[in-house]
Amino acid sequence: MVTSTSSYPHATSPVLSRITTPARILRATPASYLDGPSRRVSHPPLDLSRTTTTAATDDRFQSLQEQISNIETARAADAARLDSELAQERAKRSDLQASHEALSRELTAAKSQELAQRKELFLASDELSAVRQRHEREVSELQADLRKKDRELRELNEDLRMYQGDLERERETVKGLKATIAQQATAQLSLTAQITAMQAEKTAFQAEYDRTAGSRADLALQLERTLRRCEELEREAREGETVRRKLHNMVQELKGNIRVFCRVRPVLRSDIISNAALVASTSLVEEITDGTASPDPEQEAKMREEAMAQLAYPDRLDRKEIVVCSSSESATGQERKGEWQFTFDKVFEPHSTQSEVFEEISQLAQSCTDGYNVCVFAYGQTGSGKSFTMEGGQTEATAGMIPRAVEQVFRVADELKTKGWQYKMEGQFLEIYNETINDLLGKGEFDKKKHEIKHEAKTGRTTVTDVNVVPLSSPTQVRTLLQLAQGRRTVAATLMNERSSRSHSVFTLRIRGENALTGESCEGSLNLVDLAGSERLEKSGAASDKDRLKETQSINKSLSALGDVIAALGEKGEGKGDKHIPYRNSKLTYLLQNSLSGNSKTLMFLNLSPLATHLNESLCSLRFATKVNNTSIGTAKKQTAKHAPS
Ligand SMILES: Nc1ncnc2c1ncn2[C@@H]1O[C@H](COP(=O)(O)OP(=O)(O)OP(=O)(O)O)[C@@H](O)[C@H]1O
Repeated sequence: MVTSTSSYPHATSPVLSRITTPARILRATPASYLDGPSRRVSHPPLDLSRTTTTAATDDRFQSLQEQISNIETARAADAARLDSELAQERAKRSDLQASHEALSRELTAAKSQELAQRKELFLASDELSAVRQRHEREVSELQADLRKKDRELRELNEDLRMYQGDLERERETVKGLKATIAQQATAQLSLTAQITAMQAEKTAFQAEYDRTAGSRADLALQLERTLRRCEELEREAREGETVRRKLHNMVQELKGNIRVFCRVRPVLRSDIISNAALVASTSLVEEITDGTASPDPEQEAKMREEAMAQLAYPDRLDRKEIVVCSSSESATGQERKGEWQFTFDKVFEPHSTQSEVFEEISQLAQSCTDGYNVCVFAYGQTGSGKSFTMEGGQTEATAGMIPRAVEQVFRVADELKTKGWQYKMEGQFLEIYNETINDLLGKGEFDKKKHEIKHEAKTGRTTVTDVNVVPLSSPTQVRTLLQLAQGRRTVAATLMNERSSRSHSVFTLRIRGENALTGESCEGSLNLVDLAGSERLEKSGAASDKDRLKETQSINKSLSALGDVIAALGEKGEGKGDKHIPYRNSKLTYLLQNSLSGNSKTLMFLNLSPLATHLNESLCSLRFATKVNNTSIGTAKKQTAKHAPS
């Protein structure tokens, strides 16, 4: 191979260095020689001594020329030698190139051979790995097979052990059975003896039974007769119930007037405390209120006594009377005593429960399934227990008249299904606040719609425009609706009751029934009204508050309109001609027109506070209720129709 240094041998060759040395000399020498004469030409002074110097210089020049020709000769010899050396070098180089090419060819051949061998090697290694994989697969299959065989062997060993155990047990059992058979054989012998004795006994009993069979047939006959009598009595009882219902309705119809139930609520703990605040030491009251002290039972009984009005219930049998007593001091210091007796259809004492009260009105509530318009309203001053009576508390025991009446109507409607009656019920819940009707079952926060009351002369049905009338399917649904409505009621604080309701609420359940068997149909309604507090203006503490004043004035207006309507109905009932009934004087009376007129059954709850401080209000309420109770508004009429049975 020829390297780059060997391609240029002259650069470092001793031949070249020998050539360059005289050349250098040559370049230096003529230059210095030329420099010398030129300087001498421009500056030297022309004198005689100069002639000698020129001859010496010529000699020197000549010797130099000789030297140059010598050098030239040597140089030519060198050049010839160099040429031959160069030719040799070139020959060497071409040899080297030839051998390089031969080697390159050999290398290429060796490379392609190596490539071929590598390919063969790859193929061989692929084949080897395939063989190896096949071998591994076969080995693992053999191992799995071996494991399976091991497992089977273990299982077989297990089975063998189990069968050996079973065999042992069976042997034991057989041994036991053999012993039992031996015992049984002995027992069988004694049983056979017993059977023989019992058969003898049975023969004796059979003889006895044959003797009593005759009297048993007599007893069966008697039993059959008694059962028949029972059935007859049950039928009579059912018929009696129907007659009783009819008579009950007749009694109600004949009675004709608005019935009044008076209910006195119990004294509450809060009543005792607020009364004590008025009459007893304020420090004690404060301590009781903030929980730092509690009165002992004797003290509490005394405080209760002081808070209570003097109310008596002399009629223990029929529970129809209430007597109010009062004693006060006159201006002259003399004791002034007063006693007022009132009689109503029923008087409920403070301890009366919701279910006791409902028992008295349940028949009335039921009448609406027979096609009557029924109206129950609660009247009384704020805090006297109207809402408690009508709506009641959250528990089963404290549920008021509305949920109980609704439940009763649903129950009766369900029972009447067996007699072919199918009922559809719907409900609405309205509030009259400041002589405006609000839909308590409406959607938004507050009802902004204007509602109008309409009476259908033909059907006697009362409707209110733009209110939600909800189809009712279960008492639970009604309870949910009542809760929804309760949340929307307008509640404002007054001095009388911290959660005082300042509006009238009217819940209406309309029920339509059809009897596919008899072709009858009927339509009734149940109106349950919780009136706003009836207290007079100065008591409500409203006089100083403009809004409260307006509320109280509208409440009083509608309640006195109610009184006027009842009075007018009374006069009409006494046969005083075509007396005008001022239903339109208030929204309340106009809404209840069809439930107050002679076509309906009306009941008023007079709710009374038991407190001495409310005695004057209670007397006003009692007088109003007496007027109502003495009013005869005619006979209730059932709204029925007869159509062809489907
Ligand atoms: N029979 C009762 N048994 C127990 N608590 C009663 C009874 N009657 C009323 N209360 C209680 O007396 C308080 C006042 O009753 P309620 O709110 O029903 O009076 P109201 O006449 O409806 O008053 P308002 O006119 O403000 O609605 C309530 O705390 C209520 O729970």
